[in-house]
Amino acid sequence: MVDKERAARAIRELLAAVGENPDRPGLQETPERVARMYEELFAGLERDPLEDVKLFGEGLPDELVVVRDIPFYSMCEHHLLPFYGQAHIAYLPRDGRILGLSKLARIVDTLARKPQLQERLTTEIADAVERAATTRGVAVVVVAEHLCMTMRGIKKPGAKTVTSRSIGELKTDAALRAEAAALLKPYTR
Ligand SMILES: Nc1nc2c(ncn2[C@@H]2O[C@H](COP(=O)(O)OP(=O)(O)OP(=O)(O)O)[C@@H](O)[C@H]2O)c(=O)[nH]1
Ligand SMILES: [Zn+2]
Repeated sequence: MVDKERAARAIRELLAAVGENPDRPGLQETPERVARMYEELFAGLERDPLEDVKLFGEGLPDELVVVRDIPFYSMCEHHLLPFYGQAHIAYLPRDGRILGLSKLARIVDTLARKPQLQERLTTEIADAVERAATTRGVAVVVVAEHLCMTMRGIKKPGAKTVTSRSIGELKTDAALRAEAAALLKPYTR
């Protein structure tokens, strides 16, 4: 739970520290506003990524399911600047149990909304999908741009970071791994 009063006090202090006057008209409401914003951006800190997850036992064959181009916005934990892009998820159901498709995007949202690293986000998404569905395998690719690399520091706008995590049969079975890679590849540039 974000302590909004404490966050607002900190933002006020930060404004003073950078040489601003937190009492000038344009900034008077900023600390409370930013505190509310953090409550939204960090809502994933107190949410279970698997709440609401629904499984359907349709008795269908276990074939790969891919949900691609799931947009997300997260905050890099080193600079508290946004990194954002798309997550692509492939999973192989077990015993015909399939996940509600929107739940995959909900998992991404929850895990993105906290101070994060792209690599950890990628791994946490794969683990959550695996736990949600007890799948035979999961492969996740995340492609993102980090504002801490574009608007400051090394300043390389357009540089994209691609991270991946495979577990279960999508890691160990060469044929399945290749099939998942082929389905994900066109979308991960
Ligand atoms: N592996 C990884 N690194 C990240 C992520 N987000 C930001 N970083 C990096 O975290 C590093 C922090 O490096 P530091 O040297 O402590 O910070 P800095 O002096 O601001 O570094 P520069 O960005 O190079 O100016 C930088 O290289 C960032 O690019 C991420 O999601 N994953
Ligand atoms: Zn950063």
